[in-house]
Amino acid sequence: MTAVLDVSGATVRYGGVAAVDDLSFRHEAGGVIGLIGPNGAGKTTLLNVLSGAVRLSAGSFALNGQDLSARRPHQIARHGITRTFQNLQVFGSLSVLDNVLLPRVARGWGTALGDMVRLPRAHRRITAEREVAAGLLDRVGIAEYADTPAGSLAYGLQRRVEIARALAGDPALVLLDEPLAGLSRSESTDLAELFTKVADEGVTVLLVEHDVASVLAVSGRVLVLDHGRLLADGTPDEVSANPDVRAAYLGEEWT
Ligand SMILES: Nc1ncnc2c1ncn2[C@@H]1O[C@H](COP(=O)(O)OP(=O)(O)OP(=O)(O)O)[C@@H](O)[C@H]1O
Repeated sequence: MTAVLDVSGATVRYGGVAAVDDLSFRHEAGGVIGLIGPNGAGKTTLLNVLSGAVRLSAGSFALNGQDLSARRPHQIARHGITRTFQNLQVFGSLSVLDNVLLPRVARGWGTALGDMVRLPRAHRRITAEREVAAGLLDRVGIAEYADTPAGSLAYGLQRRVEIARALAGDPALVLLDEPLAGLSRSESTDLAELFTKVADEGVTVLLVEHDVASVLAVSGRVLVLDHGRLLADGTPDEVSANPDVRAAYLGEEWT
C-alpha cells in the first residue's frame, strides 16, 4: 500500500545547526498525526519543508508515492498538501465566503480570463465555486458567518476560516501550525474536535501544537521531535508513558 506521507532522511541545516536531522517516518492510516516537541525541536521547519517553503538539505518526502521534495509551494498545494499558518492569514475586510472563494477562483485564473468572453459560462463557474465555498464553511461550522467580514469574527472562528481555505485546495494532507495558539480553553476544545471531523472525512491532518493535552486528545499517532530527530512515535498513551519524552520536556509545560 502506498504511504499517504513518506519522509525519508529529511535534513535541514542552518549553518552548523540541523533543524531537522535525518528524519524518517511513514504514515499510511490517515487520521490526525500530532507533532510535538520542545521549543526549537524542528516542528515548524518540518511543516515548512512539507509545504515547500523550506528546501531539504538532504533526504526527500513523498505524498501518495510522488516525490514532492523539489516542488514549489503552489505545486505542492496542487498535489495535495495545504497548510495554515501560526499567524492568522485571513483577509479581514473580505467576507468569510470570499476568503474561501478567492483561492479557488485564483487557481482557475487562466480559465477566468477565457470566461470574460464567455460570460454565461463564467457566471456558471462562479456560482459553482460559491456553492463549493459555502459547503466548506458548513463543513468547518461557520456557514452562518458567510457574509460577515472575516476580521470581525472572534479569533477561534477566524482559525476556522483559515482551515476552510486550506481545505479549499482539496488536500490529501493538511498541515496545521499551532492552530490553538491564543484560544480560550473552550475555543480550543471546539476547534480540536474539528480536526477529528476533518480527518474522519478522509483528509489526513498533521497537527503541530504546543498544547500537548489537546494533541494527545485528538491524535491517533503522535510524533515527538527533539533536536530535529524523532524521539518517540506511537499512540498518545505510548508517548505519554515514554520517560524520554518527559525528560525532553523538562522545564516546559507537559500535560
Ligand atoms: N531560518 C532559520 N535560520 C537559522 N536557524 C533556524 C531558522 N529556522 C529555524 N532555525 C533553528 O532551527 C531549530 C528548529 O527551529 P523550529 O522553529 O523548526 O523549531 P520548533 O520546534 O518549531 O520550535 P518552537 O516550538 O519554538 O516553534 C532551532 O534551533 C531554530 O533556532
